[in-house]
Amino acid sequence: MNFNITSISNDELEGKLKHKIDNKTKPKGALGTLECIAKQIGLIQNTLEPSIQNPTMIVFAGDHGIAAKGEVNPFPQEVTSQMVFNFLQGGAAINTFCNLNTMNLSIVDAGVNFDFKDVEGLIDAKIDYGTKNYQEQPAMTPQQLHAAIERGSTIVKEHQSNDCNTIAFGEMGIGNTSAASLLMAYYTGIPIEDCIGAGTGLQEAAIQNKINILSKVYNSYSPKSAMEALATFGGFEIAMITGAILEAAQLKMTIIIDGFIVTAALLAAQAIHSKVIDYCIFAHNSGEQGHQKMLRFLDKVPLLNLGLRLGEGTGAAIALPIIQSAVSFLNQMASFEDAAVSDEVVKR
Ligand SMILES: Cc1cc2ncn([C@H]3O[C@H](COP(=O)(O)O)[C@@H](O)[C@H]3O)c2cc1C
Ligand SMILES: O=C(O)c1cccnc1
Repeated sequence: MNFNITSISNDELEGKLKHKIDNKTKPKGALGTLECIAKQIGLIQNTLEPSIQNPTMIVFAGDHGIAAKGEVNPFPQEVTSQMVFNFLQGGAAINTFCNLNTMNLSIVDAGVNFDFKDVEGLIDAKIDYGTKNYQEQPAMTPQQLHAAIERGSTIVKEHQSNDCNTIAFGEMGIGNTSAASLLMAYYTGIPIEDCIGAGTGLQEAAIQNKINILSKVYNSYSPKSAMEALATFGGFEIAMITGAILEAAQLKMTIIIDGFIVTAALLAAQAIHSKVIDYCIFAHNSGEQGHQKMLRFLDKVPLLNLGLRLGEGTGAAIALPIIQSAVSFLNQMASFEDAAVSDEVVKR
């Protein structure tokens, strides 16, 4: 479980990237955030000519013990397995955006409460048929947590060995905004009640009930480590994404971070290995209220603010063309010398 993740910081290369960007035929800084992304990806890939190869979205699905009772989630637990079939049939939002942006899409059973047998196209990484209900006991055992991290890591390694250097993660798991809120409170220190939101559409009174239930859960545990917190609150899909993020950073891949749930997995990864953040680009600001606070905690500004509150990796898939735009201007745009354009600023 040892990941070797190095900082991307490199003053010499950063200076050269800045020089290359500043010499493009445009006023200095005129490509705004694209310039920051171009520099970041150059540093990640340790080159002045980065590329985006086989961009891939991996959606991890898993069920949550607490969701069987329907107290914190408006939709029933069965929707998780039903949505897995929808992903496999190409009918979900994430299918549409991946098709549109030519992003490979893999669907993983991390721990859904359904026996898929050998259904075609689904990667079987099942840890169990859903986590335990943390109202009664920790969501998973330490062994299950290790297995989840290991499987997330292995799946990323396979994609990287197939020439993928840019990766994003999505999730499906009814009840997983509750797990993400509990993890957020632990890793950020923000009071639990400020980490909880509407999820898939709870109304005011139901949100208050979710706050009461999850505050009681949060106060009944005192995890001693980042790993113990992840095992306590789960879920399998979140832990697998944590392993996947750690592996992707170790392999120096560019990681596009989606919404509230994926950022909770990143908070766990960052608590395990702080340098992981260097490899991340933040796609969007989710409509789930806690997400803004997570981004503020991480001191990151996301690319988009579209009010998406879906998950599945949708925000990350939508952000891909922006990231590709950054790499394409760095590689293809002419410099002042190439195009014989004067770069002198007229002084009046
Ligand atoms: C039809 C449907 C499709 C979804 N796709 C993603 N989610 C999102 O909603 C769930 C989390 O919200 P909560 O904690 O309130 O259950 C996750 O599965 C998440 O991916 C969906 C939810 C539904 C109902
Ligand atoms: O931002 C997310 O990831 C999100 C928000 C609400 C419901 N499901 C996911």
